[in-house]
Amino acid sequence: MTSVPGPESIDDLLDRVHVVALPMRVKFRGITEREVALVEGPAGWGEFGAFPEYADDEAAHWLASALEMAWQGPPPALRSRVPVNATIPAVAAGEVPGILERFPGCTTVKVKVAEAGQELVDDVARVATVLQTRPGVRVRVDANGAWSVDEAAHAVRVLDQAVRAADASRAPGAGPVALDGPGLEYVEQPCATVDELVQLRERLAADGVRVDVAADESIRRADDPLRVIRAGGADRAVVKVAPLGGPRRLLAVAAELGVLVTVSSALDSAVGVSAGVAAAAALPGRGLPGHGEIFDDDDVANPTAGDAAAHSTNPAADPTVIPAAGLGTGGFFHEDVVETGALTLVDGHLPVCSVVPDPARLAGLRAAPDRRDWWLDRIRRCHAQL
Ligand SMILES: O=C(O)CCC(=O)C1=CC=C[C@@H](O)[C@@H]1C(=O)O
Ligand SMILES: [Mg+2]
Repeated sequence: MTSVPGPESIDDLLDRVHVVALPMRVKFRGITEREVALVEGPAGWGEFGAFPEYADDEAAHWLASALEMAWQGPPPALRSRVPVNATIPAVAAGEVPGILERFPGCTTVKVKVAEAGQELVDDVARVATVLQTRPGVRVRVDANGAWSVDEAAHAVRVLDQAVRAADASRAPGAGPVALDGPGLEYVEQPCATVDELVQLRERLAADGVRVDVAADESIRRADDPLRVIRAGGADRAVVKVAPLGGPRRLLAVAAELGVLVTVSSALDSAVGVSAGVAAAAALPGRGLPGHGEIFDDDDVANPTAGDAAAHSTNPAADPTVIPAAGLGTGGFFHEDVVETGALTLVDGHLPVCSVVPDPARLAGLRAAPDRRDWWLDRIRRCHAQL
């Protein structure tokens, strides 16, 4: 990594680190407070937020991503805002409308399913409530690898039918469930292993269930992020900046994958989210099946917020569609590191802009001294692996 711009020394890096703890409004991924280490570099801010249980060799990729953003800045943008999906944690159906309010204008909704201790009926209720609250939205579900092949084959069929049924019930006189209408957009990481995903895709095809399978953990936690697609385990890919080692690596992986990719996040602060937005903004568009998001000319030509001049927009670039990105989880925090409004969802989109944390918030959200020490030690160890 010697040719890549970065800190002069580990001490130089550690001097630039701010460790924050962001309290959450809603439990997500089993946590109610998210700690991340933010790094101020010459090109901007980077975020190192590898989940605490990740070993150093895996966490080192996340550090590489933080250093890339802080010392190189974002890659050139092709568009000035990116479409974002609403994210519904594995909450009771009654909580869904309140959570959706935090995602104004989002026309795609990702629903967490297969939560330990819950049943398929809970997932169906959550999905049905999404469609009652926002009729016509596109729905994708994320099982985080929790289902066996049998469970997934059954659950995907049932959830797909639930979406089609909600769709049919909206159209006056539509009659029976419209099998050709839009069902689930995709199921994200239904099973844990690549072999299971391959089997599931074969099973879905044999059963006539036309729902795409998207790989998440099989890409972000794999030694070879291309394997799952090459093996026939997924139709689509979910890609995250930090686990892949930065926005430029994400773009290279996405190009090699050759399938539709959804850029998603890792319960990031606004700094981490801005890296995801930068990657999504630099992603060449591909045609989307069904009712995908279409960019207006405006999206391409006119940066809308913040220091957009820092990003070179290219009006001649492909202005077509990308899948809605999983970058909207900022609303899960009571407070973030940037001023309110600095990176806010407008009409279902996030603006492409550089974010600079507010010093008062960095101070107010500062993690406890022992936690800061824990993160600094971890950065030291991970840096030694780069
Ligand atoms: O993709 C989204 O809509 C939001 C991000 C998201 O779902 C995730 C963020 C962090 C950890 C993961 O468990 C989870 C995911 O599995 O995609
Ligand atoms: Mg996922």
